[in-house]
Amino acid sequence: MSEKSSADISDVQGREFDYVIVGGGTSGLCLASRLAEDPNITVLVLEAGSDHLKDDNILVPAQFGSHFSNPKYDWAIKTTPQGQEGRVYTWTRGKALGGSSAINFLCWNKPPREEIDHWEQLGNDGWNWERYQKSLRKLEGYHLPTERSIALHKLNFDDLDIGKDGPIKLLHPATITQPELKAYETWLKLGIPEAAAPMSGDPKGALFMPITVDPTTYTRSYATNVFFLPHGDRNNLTVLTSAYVNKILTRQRESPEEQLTATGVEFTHGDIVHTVQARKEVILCAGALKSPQILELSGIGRKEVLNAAGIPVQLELDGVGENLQEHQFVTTTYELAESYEGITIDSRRGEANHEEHLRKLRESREGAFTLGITGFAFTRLEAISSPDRAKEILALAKQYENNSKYSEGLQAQYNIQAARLKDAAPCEIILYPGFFGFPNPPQPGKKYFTIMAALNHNFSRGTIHVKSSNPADSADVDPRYYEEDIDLQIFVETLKFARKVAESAPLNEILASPLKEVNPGPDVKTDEDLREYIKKYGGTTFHTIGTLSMLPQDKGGVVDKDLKVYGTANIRVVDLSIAPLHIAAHTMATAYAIAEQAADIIKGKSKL
Ligand SMILES: Cc1cc2nc3c(=O)[nH]c(=O)nc-3n(C[C@H](O)[C@H](O)[C@H](O)COP(=O)(O)OP(=O)(O)OC[C@H]3O[C@@H](n4cnc5c(N)ncnc54)[C@H](O)[C@@H]3O)c2cc1C
Repeated sequence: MSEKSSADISDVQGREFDYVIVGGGTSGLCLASRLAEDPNITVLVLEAGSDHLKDDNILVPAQFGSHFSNPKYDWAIKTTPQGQEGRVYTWTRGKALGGSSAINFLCWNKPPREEIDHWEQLGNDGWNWERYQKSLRKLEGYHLPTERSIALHKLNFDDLDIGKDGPIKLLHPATITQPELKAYETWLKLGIPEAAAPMSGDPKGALFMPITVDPTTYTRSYATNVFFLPHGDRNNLTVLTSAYVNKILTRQRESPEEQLTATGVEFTHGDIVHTVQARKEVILCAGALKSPQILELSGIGRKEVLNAAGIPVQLELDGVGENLQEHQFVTTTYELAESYEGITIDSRRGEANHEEHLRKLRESREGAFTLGITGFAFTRLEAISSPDRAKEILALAKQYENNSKYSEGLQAQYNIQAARLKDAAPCEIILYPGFFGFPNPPQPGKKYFTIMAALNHNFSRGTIHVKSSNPADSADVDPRYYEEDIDLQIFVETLKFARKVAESAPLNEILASPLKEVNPGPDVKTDEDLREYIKKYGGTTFHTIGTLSMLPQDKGGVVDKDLKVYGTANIRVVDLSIAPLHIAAHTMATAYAIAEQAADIIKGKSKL
């Protein structure tokens, strides 16, 4: 079967398609491919990035961070200055066909069952774990490790409850290093249990996560090569890259009661502005940072935001760009013992090493490109913190329950968050078999191991809003990091636990002795020091959600349970913007799950 290729502007300009999808990323391509299964409908995807087909910078795994701030792959979005320090964060997000799935860290992670059920509880009938799991089962194509890998790691993933026949290829990294295996053992010794059902609703505890890599080629399995390339036979699916959508075109309403109808979109391609018509719907899949911007540029949003930006109001909708929720991480880095003879991710640095490890990857599935980020522990606060501190923080969380300070919509979310803090896993530890840390750099000739601390259930809420009517201008992205101090307090406890893991056996046996902590470093001692370290060197885990939340409209919602924008006849949002409350999981699998469920809704097959 022939491979699909991207379209030419002449295939698109002035034409009409049934569905116009804005953004050919993780959810966009998944949705497009599902809709185009019906040969009687036509689907157009407009993607701002390039197609990057057969690009080794995308296909070869374990190139973590290599795309950061490279404009060919990364939107590198700047936040507004945060906190008293005024720090501006750069948020990497994928700008390419395949979106963030083209440059992400490949980890396949699903949330706890109850956290998806909370979406339903917030007023979204049908958005529950059962439905979520059904969507992902269809997509998962897990391959058992090879005998060599099982012998090497003495791990057996035979009983992992995960889909085996789907198109997204998943496996465990061919190489898991000794420090990772020892850190895992250390977690168990420190009382973190093994996750009971990591891929089927209970990932709390320690686990080795699969990665999105194809076992036959050992290359990245991502939205482009799963949902686009294989469909050369589908003439009804058109994908135009380097096409930046400026706004949705709408028909003038006769009265405020009339629903707003999209007629198409305006986009820029090669410096020329074009339009294309949508017969049925316009669907935003531009991600949680760009979809709200496009709605506002189209005149849909808060009146005061649109007025200030000089954009004529088409439809007032207060929730647009609100309820922004993020995940953050911060790292600790340690020198490995001189006796450690194995590889780390850093073994491939330098041109000659890069080539050598590429050769090993291709010839024998060995070397630094077969490593991954695979060791994770999702933990309860009480499991990692001192009893007194945990008690204080849990008491603090109580203040978020039924507090007249908050709007009804936020209160509904906070009630869930406050109640789940005791048993949920807001704290996450991630293993990175190499150097990843700030501000102190690695020394030549040394090998390193990194333990990251991550924060998943933030109480702080941010916003994203346009500043002007010019689509080329960046929006104001304000996550309001640590506005709710409880976030920082939980983060500090998680970071302290990451340090404790490094100090404990058997991991400490493979780290330099005495322990050499490069970052944060021995000068960072007290809780106050750790708070400052986090504020200075913590960063985004790239998981923004909530900016066009699926909630009842009177609770700040922008889309209903069918992902239709309130007050519109035919505009939907299908990406992580719609997730109303954050989850203790990395978000790629969830972006695919949203697209799968949306496809069923649009095709009228939404019943379980
Ligand atoms: C560096 C990095 C590492 C990550 N690692 C992991 C991981 O290991 N595991 C995990 O589970 N998650 C990970 N994530 C998160 C995960 O990949 C994303 O949350 C998910 O892919 C987002 O899917 P999406 O469909 O919402 O958006 P995206 O996949 O980002 O798609 C949005 C698309 O819209 C396009 N677009 C934006 N604006 C316009 C416009 N105006 N016109 C046309 N097109 C537009 C973008 O170019 C992009 O292609 C990572 C993310 C990053 C950035």
